[in-house]
Amino acid sequence: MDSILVTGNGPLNGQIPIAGAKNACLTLMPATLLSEEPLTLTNAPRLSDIKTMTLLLQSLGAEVSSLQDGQVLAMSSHDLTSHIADYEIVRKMRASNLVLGPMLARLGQAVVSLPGGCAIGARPMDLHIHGLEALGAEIELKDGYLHAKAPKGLKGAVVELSFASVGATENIMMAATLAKGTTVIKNAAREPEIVDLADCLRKMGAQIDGDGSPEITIQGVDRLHGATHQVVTDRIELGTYMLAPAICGGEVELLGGRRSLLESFCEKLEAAGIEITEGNNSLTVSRKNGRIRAVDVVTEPFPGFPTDLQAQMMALMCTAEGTSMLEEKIFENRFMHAPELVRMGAQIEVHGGHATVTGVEKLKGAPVMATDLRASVSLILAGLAAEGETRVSRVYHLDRGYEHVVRKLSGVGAKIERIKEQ
Ligand SMILES: CC(=O)N[C@H]1[C@@H](OP(=O)(O)OP(=O)(O)OC[C@H]2O[C@@H](n3ccc(=O)[nH]c3=O)[C@H](O)[C@@H]2O)O[C@H](CO)[C@@H](O)[C@@H]1O
Ligand SMILES: C=C(OP(=O)(O)O)C(=O)O
Repeated sequence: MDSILVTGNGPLNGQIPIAGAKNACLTLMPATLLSEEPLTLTNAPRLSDIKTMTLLLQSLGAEVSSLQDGQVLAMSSHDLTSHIADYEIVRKMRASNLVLGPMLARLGQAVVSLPGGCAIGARPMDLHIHGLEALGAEIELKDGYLHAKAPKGLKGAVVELSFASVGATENIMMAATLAKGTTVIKNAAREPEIVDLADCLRKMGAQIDGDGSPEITIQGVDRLHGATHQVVTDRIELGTYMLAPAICGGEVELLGGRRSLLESFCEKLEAAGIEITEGNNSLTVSRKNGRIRAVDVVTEPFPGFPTDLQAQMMALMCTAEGTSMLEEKIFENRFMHAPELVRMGAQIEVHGGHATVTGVEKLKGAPVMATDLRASVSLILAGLAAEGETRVSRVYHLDRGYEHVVRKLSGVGAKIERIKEQ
């Protein structure tokens, strides 16, 4: 297994281009299953998760071609040959469950392996199931698979989510595009990836209103057609790289960055003493001399502080002046990076969903292990600011969500390399 070797070497300066969003692309790709006509996505990120979704769609009979070095995905679901999402693919990536709603709507049946729990939490699918059942689907769990059918087609309904789940909102929204009548999703997730999905579905002929608000209304149509859509900027990759100059000092321009994607995160960085300037199509982050201030963080659904930036923010707080409290409210087990940061000299105490971080002047490089995607990049950020060498192992987690991480960070002056395992 490859590892990443980082050596702390001072301020970072320059530009980093931000890719299209993993989490948007992973829901836009299954949308191809809703139509017989081609769907083309531009600005796709080059990630192992995208390859996994490609394999899953191909296993269902869809054609998926990766063009222009992976930045364009040309898909066609004209002839679907299967409605079974196999455990061997689904277990690799939870977002595989996003084929459920589209297959049910288009084919009237879907058999999708339950993904099971993962490192950051149990992540059940009850909200997806209840929402699709409200649209008339019959769903049962057999042999680890969800067997869903809607022999008479789906029918619009009011679905009230008890929690604003991103995945459940996406699955229900996609299914509702081809249902008969009107569907209203109450307490819907408001993440930018939901708005991006709705934009793409509208280009395909869907009638959707209210995306970005807690109430989304979908008027079902008989069929969707082909479209071309540009994947929205990855706000989590953006926030991650904004933290690089925040931790190391210097000034970095994040190309494609927009403040509206990350307002609550930007406010926390500013409270910590970081300067953020919005340009035409970029955000510039700079940290002048002196230590940053400790700030408290609570993760919440959008527009709150994103859980997917909590680990990286913790890395920043490790060297802040004072004590910060981080509260994780989305996933029950998302502090696995804390013991690894402690190996680098950080002072962190975890009690249930709370972590108390007391800033130290300097972290020290150490061998550390990535436990999940965002944990892995938080250790790289910490390593950039630490004295000496940090070797981050199990970087396959990183490959799920960060393209060309070595190229992007060395482009702004970081000392970072990938060590290939023989
Ligand atoms: C591919 C993708 O887009 N992944 C993102 C998506 O994941 P995902 O769509 O899985 O996240 P959800 O918003 O659904 O999950 C949030 C919380 O709701 C719970 N829950 C969810 C569904 C359900 O049926 N029952 C239930 O209890 C989950 O266990 C979790 O505790 O949103 C998360 C929250 O912003 C992000 O961290 C992930 O990066
Ligand atoms: C948790 C994440 O992804 P997923 O939902 O695909 O596991 C993430 O992107 O941080």
